[in-house]
Amino acid sequence: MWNDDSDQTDWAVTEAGVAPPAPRFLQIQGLAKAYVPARPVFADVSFDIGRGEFVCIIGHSGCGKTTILNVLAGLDTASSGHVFMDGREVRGPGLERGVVFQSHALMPWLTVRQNIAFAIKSRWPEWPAAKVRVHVERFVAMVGLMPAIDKKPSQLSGGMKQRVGIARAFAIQPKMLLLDEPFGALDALTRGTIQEELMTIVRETQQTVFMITHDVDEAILLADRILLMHNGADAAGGYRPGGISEMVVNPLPRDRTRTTLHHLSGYYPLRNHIVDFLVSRAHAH
Ligand SMILES: Nc1ncnc2c1ncn2[C@@H]1O[C@H](COP(=O)(O)OP(=O)(O)OP(=O)(O)O)[C@@H](O)[C@H]1O
Repeated sequence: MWNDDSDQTDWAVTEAGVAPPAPRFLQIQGLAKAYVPARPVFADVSFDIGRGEFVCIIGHSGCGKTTILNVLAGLDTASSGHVFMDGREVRGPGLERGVVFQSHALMPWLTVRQNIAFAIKSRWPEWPAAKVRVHVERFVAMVGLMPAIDKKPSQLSGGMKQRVGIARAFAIQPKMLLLDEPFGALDALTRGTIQEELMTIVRETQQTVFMITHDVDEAILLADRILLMHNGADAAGGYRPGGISEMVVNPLPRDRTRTTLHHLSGYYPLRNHIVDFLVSRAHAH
């Protein structure tokens, strides 16, 4: 569990059994990105993410999902609009946001232990070596990689490397985890295992997550809410930029698992709604 009390979610159920509304931890206001001024990739993108919430974004290739994630990470700038995290405007990258990309960006000359220790030492330069070691091992154990802790990335499978990336992102205890198709390159079996690991860790740590995926079932399994994003396109009235069409609330119980998901009532209507969007509305206006 997290040590940092300031990062804890307020999503506890009250004595009356009613969950209070999640605070507006991340606020995205009127975001637009244009490489060609007359044809912005997307415009008017506004949404909030509550503390401890897991939000997925789904849309066809090129609609701008990675661009939005990069703006949230502070790795890219928007043409207009604002991003606030915990009341402060995001103006550049920071260790309070952990990013995991599809290609696990590990340093090939360092072992798993050293890769994660490097991130921890950047975050807490004052920590003594023994404290760093305990912290590294805690997060390596969390993703089940203790047997491989002293191996280099070249000695690991793709799934193992991706777990190292996830452990590293968690180890710096970010206020927000940003995941860009983190399981995209994995085979179905490994993907399923890591999805469940991620779900367990996120639930235990009440981590706030924004994740891009192309996999509808992955979004339904993991997300509390799913943003459906349409592409920019030429329409009868002229060019219409891409944007968020809908924010779908996942009504399924939070203790859902991969194996029970498709038995839950509400699963098929939700899945059909998202697939219908992708098939018939994500490109049309
Ligand atoms: N540096 C750039 N210069 C010009 N156009 C760019 C640049 N970077 C991205 N784009 C364009 O912006 C659009 C959005 O790209 P982005 O990668 O955000 O989409 P995406 O929804 O994440 O796509 P995918 O699902 O394929 O990863 C694309 O049409 C892309 O070609």
